[in-house]
Amino acid sequence: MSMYVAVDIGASSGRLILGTVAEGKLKLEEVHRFKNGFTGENGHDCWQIDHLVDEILTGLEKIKARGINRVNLGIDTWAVDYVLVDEDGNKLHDPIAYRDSRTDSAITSLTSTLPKEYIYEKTGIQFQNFNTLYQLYTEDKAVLDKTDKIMMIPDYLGYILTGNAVTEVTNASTTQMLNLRQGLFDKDLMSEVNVEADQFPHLVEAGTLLGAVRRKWRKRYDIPETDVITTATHDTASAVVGTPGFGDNWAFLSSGTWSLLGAELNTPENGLAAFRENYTNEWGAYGTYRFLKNIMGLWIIQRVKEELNNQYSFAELAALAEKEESFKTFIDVNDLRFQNPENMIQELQNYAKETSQFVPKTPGEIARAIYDNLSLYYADSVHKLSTIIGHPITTLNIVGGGSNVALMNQLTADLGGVTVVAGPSEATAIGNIIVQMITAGEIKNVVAGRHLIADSFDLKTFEPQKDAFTGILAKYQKFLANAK
Ligand SMILES: Nc1ncnc2c1ncn2[C@@H]1O[C@H](COP(=O)(O)OP(=O)(O)OP(=O)(O)O)[C@@H](O)[C@H]1O
Ligand SMILES: C[C@H](O)[C@H](O)[C@@H](O)C(=O)CO
Ligand SMILES: [Mg+2]
Repeated sequence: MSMYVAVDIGASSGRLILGTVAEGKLKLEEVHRFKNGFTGENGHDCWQIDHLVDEILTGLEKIKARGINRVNLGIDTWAVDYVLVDEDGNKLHDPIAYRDSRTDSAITSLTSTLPKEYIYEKTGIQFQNFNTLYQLYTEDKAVLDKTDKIMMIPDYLGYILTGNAVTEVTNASTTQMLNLRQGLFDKDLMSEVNVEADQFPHLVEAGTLLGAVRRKWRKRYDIPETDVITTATHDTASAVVGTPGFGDNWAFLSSGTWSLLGAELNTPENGLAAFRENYTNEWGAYGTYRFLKNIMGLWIIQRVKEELNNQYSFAELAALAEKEESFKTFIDVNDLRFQNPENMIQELQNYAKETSQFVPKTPGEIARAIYDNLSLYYADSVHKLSTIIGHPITTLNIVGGGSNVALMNQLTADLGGVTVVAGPSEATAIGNIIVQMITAGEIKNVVAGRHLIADSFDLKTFEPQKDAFTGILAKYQKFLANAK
């Protein structure tokens, strides 16, 4: 019986989860959890990448301490960010975080010479100012000259552990530099940002064997024999694999720091409607496409929780929100002002004042405003998604930490008129493990993996309550249209 370790590192937290199949069910155990986050370094927001390597090895030590001497391991993280590696294989500096202000005006500048339509036709990827394309566009040319390899975060972590460098396609697609038709890095976009073809390691599909963790680490840390498999290294790609959706009329909502709402397609959809609504075609595992929209997500409540000095847990904030009246304030949660403001509570209150609405003040009122408007945005996005892909969506599978918020699950079901199936909250780690199990030949494919997930975890269903909040979504859609 093989043991699988998912290293799942999100923007807010990381974890090592041990998975194995027993009595026909996937059994998970979180063996190590650690905080993640960026810190100021040389005038930029940077990730502490060496700390992440140490946390992975510390987690493996805990596994060894349980008497487990051999594991498979897959690493998934957030998207778009990268490490610049010199000819000696050493990082030039800590990776700069995607919320750093250096790319605030990069899209405007780059697309003044390269039209957005041209880029979207090639890549089908959404315009987010932090995409790798725009980060590289802002890089100092002298720094790029010293760069031998550009490694995406999970690929870099795999490289440090095994010595082998690859670029896994699900995360590579988030760069907005992969050409949909060629299946390769697009030469025109590469030259636009002064990057040469061989500066990215070769592309591999999710599920590719990367190699064994190097002896040097086994001498410094008491860890099991570990074979690293390049899983679906973009955390959202792993989350989609780990989402127990079936048939043709389901959509996913990976609800964590970001809310990623979309559908799994077999061919990309990069037409005019998708372009206008800024939907993206991130590559999925096994030749699929994750046609989705980035929604600001629980980042907003994460910042509010910190600004309240963490005196409330997320569960307590959700409970406080339950007690409040609904829909007292409309907010365009995807407004860029919420991407990384100095003070999120202040930003939310200023927004309410500027739009002549009720100003939420208490923790419960603020949390309610956030959950109400995320739910409204989800409902609107489900309708837009269904229109663009041309078929109805009857079920929305909500996974990730946000699936614990019953208030949002019910509001989204009511407002969207869809059945919400909530869970598993650790879908990302589960999907990471499913890909490893497919590579190891322990399960046949993703569909078999999703049936195993449905049989193994407690999923909660939220049916839309008839006539609940009639007209509210239409009012919100009008508010959004006027807010643009
Ligand atoms: N019991 C709970 N009640 C309310 N909210 C919760 C609960 N548990 C988790 N959350 C929400 O889930 C979020 C974390 O989700 P998740 O663990 O999927 O994110 P992550 O993996 O750490 O980060 P990323 O989204 O970058 O991958 C928290 O910020 C919080 O808002
Ligand atoms: C920038 C984000 O990481 C990315 O858009 C999102 O897909 C993600 O990775 C959420 O964890
Ligand atoms: Mg996550």
